[in-house]
Amino acid sequence: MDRKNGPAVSFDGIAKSFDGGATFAVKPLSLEIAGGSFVALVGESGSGKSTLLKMINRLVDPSTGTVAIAATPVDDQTSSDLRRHIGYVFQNIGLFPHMSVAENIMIIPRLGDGRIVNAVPDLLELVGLPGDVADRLPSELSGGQQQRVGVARALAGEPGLMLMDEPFGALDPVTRDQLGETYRALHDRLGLTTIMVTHDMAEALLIADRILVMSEGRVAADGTPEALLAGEGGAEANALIAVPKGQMAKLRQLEARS
Ligand SMILES: Nc1ncnc2c1ncn2[C@@H]1O[C@H](COP(=O)(O)OP(=O)(O)OP(=O)(O)O)[C@@H](O)[C@H]1O
Repeated sequence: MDRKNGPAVSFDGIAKSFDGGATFAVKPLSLEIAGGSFVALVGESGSGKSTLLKMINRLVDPSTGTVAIAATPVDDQTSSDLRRHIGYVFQNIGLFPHMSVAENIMIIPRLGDGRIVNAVPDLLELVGLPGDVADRLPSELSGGQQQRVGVARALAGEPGLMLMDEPFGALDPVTRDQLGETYRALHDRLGLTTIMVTHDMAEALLIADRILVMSEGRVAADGTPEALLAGEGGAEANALIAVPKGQMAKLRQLEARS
């Protein structure tokens, strides 16, 4: 698969209310995401992370404002055309249970020109799966392997932009860590733009170039992992970072005692 130059994504005055304007899941915001960057959206449950993400691939229509990908507004094209160029991975990816792994991966490009048929082995290799899983059913794979197939399926349409909503949230910590590392390497190798929602600040700090901390529908902090770790993100960011920092300090104490 060729290296892409992932597109920039811009939000211009974007906001979303699900109740006719009484409350806002996402309050008006404007920001630019650079092409090729890896951005994590972090924040408490209900802070608006998924809503913001879903306004990019039009799973949610904004109440006001515009989202543009590579300077083209997303509502200039049909949602199916738009989604063909965007990879989307979410928790418990939902593979089709009666189809083999290869068929599950091929389902997306079948919308297009079918070129991908030959690429199944390449896609499996990219996501760190052995070629012999191609003929298995999803039920014959572990949860981590199924999520890897989900990533392969999302990459099958050769997108420049990947949207990920808690992609590794349901996995055990070791698998989660491994898959995060595999995916970050893929992001770099393919030159993707990735926007990933996660609850886990430690995961965001380790994987992303830039972290947007969301709180009550606003972006409360916006910075690099280094800047947020240095305490430059303000109260909301510091509260989220205090959790992994506190755990690390306790582990160090335990280690020193043993
Ligand atoms: N389809 C919907 N209809 C009505 N309200 C919604 C809908 N989707 C989200 N909301 C509300 O919008 C707010 C933000 O939800 P959102 O899913 O974006 O938060 P989140 O930060 O992704 O949360 P979580 O981490 O729990 O997934 C919440 O109050 C939620 O109840």
